[in-house]
Amino acid sequence: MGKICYIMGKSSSGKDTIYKRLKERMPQLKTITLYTTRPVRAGETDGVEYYFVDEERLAEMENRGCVIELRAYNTKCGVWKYFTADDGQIDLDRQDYLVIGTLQSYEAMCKYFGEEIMIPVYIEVEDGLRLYRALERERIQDAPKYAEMCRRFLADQDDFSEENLRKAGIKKRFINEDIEVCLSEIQEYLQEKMF
Ligand SMILES: Nc1ncnc2c1ncn2[C@@H]1O[C@H](COP(=O)(O)OP(=O)(O)OP(=O)(O)O)[C@@H](O)[C@H]1O
Repeated sequence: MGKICYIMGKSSSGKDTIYKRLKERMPQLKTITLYTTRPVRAGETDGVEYYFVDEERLAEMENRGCVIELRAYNTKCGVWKYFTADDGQIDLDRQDYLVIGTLQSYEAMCKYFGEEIMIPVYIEVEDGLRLYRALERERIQDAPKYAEMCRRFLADQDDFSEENLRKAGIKKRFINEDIEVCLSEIQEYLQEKMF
């Protein structure tokens, strides 16, 4: 039976960086394309970054029971939903997968597929350093959104509280101080868990 390696962590913990680097290091892990109801942006292609669908299509998929997990965000442009669907992309008889998500989506995946096939990879960075990296990343944007950066920093304190981590059964933590050390630790751990 295949496994789903699930990358999680607070904002600016380095999830995205680690996800991209792990994909290169472990090309045998397949990735999953999420769905979204947000409008397609310039340069994006349907089926590459996301599958872009409307509310009607989402409702139809929900009725068929193939929405595994869904997150809704109240943005300035309305409510945007992101979701994972059981649409044939995930074939655990043949493949292992690499997925990035939230603690809530991890729990929903555990419920849907069973905890035994999930391998949680929780990335941690000391708060001061994490905030510093968040600020550095924001400062080089064309239009830095510092308030949003702070909102996410604070929201993650609650979302990834020690109590929530305990409830989700997250025990192991990977410290992302030195990216190369962190990547090697994760790769070794995943190889051990998968084979
Ligand atoms: N080990 C590291 N050392 C130095 N900088 C790092 C390290 N890991 C990640 N970074 C940098 O920290 C910033 C945040 O990383 P990244 O965008 O991967 O985090 P994230 O967890 O995906 O954040 P978010 O959830 O907010 O999108 C980026 O600018 C990235 O280049």
